[in-house]
Amino acid sequence: MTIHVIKHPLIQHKIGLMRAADISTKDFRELANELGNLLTYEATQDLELEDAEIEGWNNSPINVQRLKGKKITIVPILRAGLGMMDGVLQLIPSAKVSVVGLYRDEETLEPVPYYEKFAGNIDERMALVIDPMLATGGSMVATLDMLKKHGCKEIRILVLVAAPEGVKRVLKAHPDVTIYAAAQDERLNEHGYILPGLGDAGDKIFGTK
Ligand SMILES: O=P(O)(O)OC[C@H]1O[C@H](OP(=O)(O)OP(=O)(O)O)[C@H](O)[C@@H]1O
Ligand SMILES: O=c1cc[nH]c(=O)[nH]1
Ligand SMILES: [Mg+2]
Repeated sequence: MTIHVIKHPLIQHKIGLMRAADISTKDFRELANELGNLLTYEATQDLELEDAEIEGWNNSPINVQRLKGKKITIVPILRAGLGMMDGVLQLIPSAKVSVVGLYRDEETLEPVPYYEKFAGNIDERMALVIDPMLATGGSMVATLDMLKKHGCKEIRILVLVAAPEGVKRVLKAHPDVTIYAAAQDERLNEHGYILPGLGDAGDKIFGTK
């Protein structure tokens, strides 16, 4: 479908903070989760509601609205996707989690799969795929291929920073998905890193460099 770059001031402020060269692991982690939370709020704006009657505080029935049983699975792409997961789960605490393990080969930039474990009845669930970085798009396309192979029909993608090259590749391979991003940056460098970008998000979240 399309990409929505969310211009909300809190989102723009927080993604700006994440770009600082000297950001600590603690701050990077906290901001990744906060942005995961805010992007979830945006990406779930159109979830269906239903009317319900409950007993109110003074023992009389009142009419309320509640989510219409939409089943959701959150799909973090290992490792870096885990860095957004707590923020997403704060808003959708009963969501099932499906995990996809992929790393990008540094030479070819192609995704190398090493793990997958999907929630039950995934064909009945809306998938929210989370990964801070959408660079060449290889990891995301591989994840969407896996989800669709398991019958998943409705997929939304939450990323912190997207490169135009990756957005184009994902929407070409999977035109039915919607991408929600805090930023769409300028381009990829010769090593497949996003410019200006965030650097290596996995390393920053896990403190491995
Ligand atoms: O769009 P692509 O070109 O595929 O690149 C994006 C992928 O690269 C990063 O993961 P990485 O492979 O570094 O693994 P990690 O999360 O374990 O650090 C990032 O978190 C994405 O999953
Ligand atoms: O810019 C990039 C590209 C891929 N993976 C990252 O962590 N950062
Ligand atoms: Mg990854």
